Amino acid sequence: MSTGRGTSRRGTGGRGTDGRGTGKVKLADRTKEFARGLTAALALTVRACPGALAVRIATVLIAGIAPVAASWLLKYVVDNLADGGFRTADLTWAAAGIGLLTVLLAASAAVSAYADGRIRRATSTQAQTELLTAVNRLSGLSKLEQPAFQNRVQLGIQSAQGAERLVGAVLQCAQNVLTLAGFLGSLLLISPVLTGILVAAAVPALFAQLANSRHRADMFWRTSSLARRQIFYRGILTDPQAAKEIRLYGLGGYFARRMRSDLDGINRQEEQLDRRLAVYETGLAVLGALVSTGALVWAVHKAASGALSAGDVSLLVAALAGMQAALAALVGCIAQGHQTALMFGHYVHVTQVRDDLPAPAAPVAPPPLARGLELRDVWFRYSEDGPWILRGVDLAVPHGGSLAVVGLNGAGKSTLVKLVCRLYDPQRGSITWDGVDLRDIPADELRQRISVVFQDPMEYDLSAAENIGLGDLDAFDDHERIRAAAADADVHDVLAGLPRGYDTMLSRMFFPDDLDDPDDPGGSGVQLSGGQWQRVALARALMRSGRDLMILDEPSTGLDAVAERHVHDRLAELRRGATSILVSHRLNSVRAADSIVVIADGVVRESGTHDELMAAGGSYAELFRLQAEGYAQSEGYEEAVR
Ligand SMILES: Nc1ncnc2c1ncn2[C@@H]1O[C@H](COP(=O)(O)OP(=O)(O)OP(=O)(O)O)[C@@H](O)[C@H]1O
Repeated sequence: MSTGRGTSRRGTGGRGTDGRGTGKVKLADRTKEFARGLTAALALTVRACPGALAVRIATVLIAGIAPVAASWLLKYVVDNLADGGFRTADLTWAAAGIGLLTVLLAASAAVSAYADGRIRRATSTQAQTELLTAVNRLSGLSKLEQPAFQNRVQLGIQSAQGAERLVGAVLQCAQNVLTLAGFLGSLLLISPVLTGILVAAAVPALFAQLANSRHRADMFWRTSSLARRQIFYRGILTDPQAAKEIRLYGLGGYFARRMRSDLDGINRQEEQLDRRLAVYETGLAVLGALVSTGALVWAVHKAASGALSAGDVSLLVAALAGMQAALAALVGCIAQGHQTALMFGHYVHVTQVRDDLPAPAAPVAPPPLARGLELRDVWFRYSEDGPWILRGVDLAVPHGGSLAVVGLNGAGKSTLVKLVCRLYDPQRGSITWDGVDLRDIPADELRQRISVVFQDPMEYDLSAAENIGLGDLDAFDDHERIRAAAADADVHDVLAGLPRGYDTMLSRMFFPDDLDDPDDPGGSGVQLSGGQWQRVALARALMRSGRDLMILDEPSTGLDAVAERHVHDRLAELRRGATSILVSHRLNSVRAADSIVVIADGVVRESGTHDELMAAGGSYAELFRLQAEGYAQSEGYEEAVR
């Protein structure tokens, strides 16, 4: 589904600015963050696929214990062969035991790969569903408009897909701990000192890897704005909607260069980190090799003097190799788990984000509008450091009355509409619905009572019927109502005439779900014109025409003169007796409203009926005169042409 014109125009915003670069977070907070991420990922896996997790735990036990058991059986075989006083049957059983363990190991590897696949699919689906559900639970827009929150969502989506990596890392750790404990126990029997040296040599590796994983998590956070922005550039470079401007203005190379520059920025930071990692890892690998070589030389020396048996040496060699491998894997998976858990913190943050509109302490279900809507001394700005857009707006829409809102570009008309829909709460003053403050009404219940056409409606990559049916999900399959709404919006003939009628996809991006043959020319969908899209959006809103309040924010933008006339007449009919707010720059279409307000400098500058405002000779009268003059000139031109 496309994000429609709104998103493609708006872009993705700038750098994260919540001042919470993870590099500055204290160790205690980081540990908490790590524990929170880990617990959330494990809980998610238990919710998503408990069966596969149980299978995976069983394979961990097998893979953790089998190598140690096999090396003890090997020691038994080697010692007996060296002594000479053995029973062939015993050695045969021991060898068969080693074989059985090998088979078990191989089988558990295959089963564990299968279980990992199931865990990956289930956790990824579950995590993405939970994350997007959480984002959708935000009833307002302010959180979604914060770049830092967008960064979080982006990293949350990435880390949601990696929940399985975290669980995998934990399981790998458990497996390696088991193997390591077994080999350490074996080595302790041979030489406690040697065991101590081997463990001590692993400690720097562990700390270095933990530091690296922390740096990597920090780096992802630092580069998240760049990462999001390059996705935006990629989007507009491939979006057919953006293609015309991109080509006409020759912007392709410019945006490609900006994308390249963002990618270079990310790569530089990754490169820096990788370089440091390479230096650490080389040093640590050399240290590990030196310790193993020293241990081997020591063991050979001891065996030559008779202090160790041949079986001891074989056990020591197996233990050294097994320990080295288990230690390296353990350190690696701790580091990966650490980094993934830190990243998973973003997912946890988003899924636990609090609603940006405070829930009412004592919610009131909005009654059917009987008295009207009232704004009293409403002040609003989009952010704490932003300018006031509304500075004390007072107005009223009585039940059954129509209010028209006019004003220059940027005056705050659409802002007012968004406040009435409770997409934001005003910072000061109140908006009341039959005397009940909107803050006391659950946003979703309020919106059930409102029908609205926004200035920048969505264009869904769905069929025509679906694009309209979305206006009222309860009537999604009610073809009669969909057609009636389309007729009211003057778009029925256009939609009925499409290759598959109302089932035609209004998109050139996707095929319809029921299409058997993708080569079917009728299945490829169509792209409507701007004015036709506007009418589809209007039809979507008209699916809710029985609601208590109808809001139309520039409903006729892009309509041709015939459609505009038709739509306005029909809307006027529908608005008759219904409570409505109409925002329009076409002053001719607002003159019939019961009341007209002019918004300027954040307040209601003028209000009254058309005749009253014209008689007052203020800015409304001036604007009306300017528009009328424009038409008069056109008429004069037409006459001249005639
Ligand atoms: N989401 C937002 N975040 C920050 N500022 C915003 C946001 N939306 C609008 N604004 C700002 O609020 C002011 C009023 O915008 P609004 O869209 O309400 O004006 P309008 O009267 O509807 O204008 P127009 O006639 O051009 O549609 C503008 O200065 C705009 O930049």
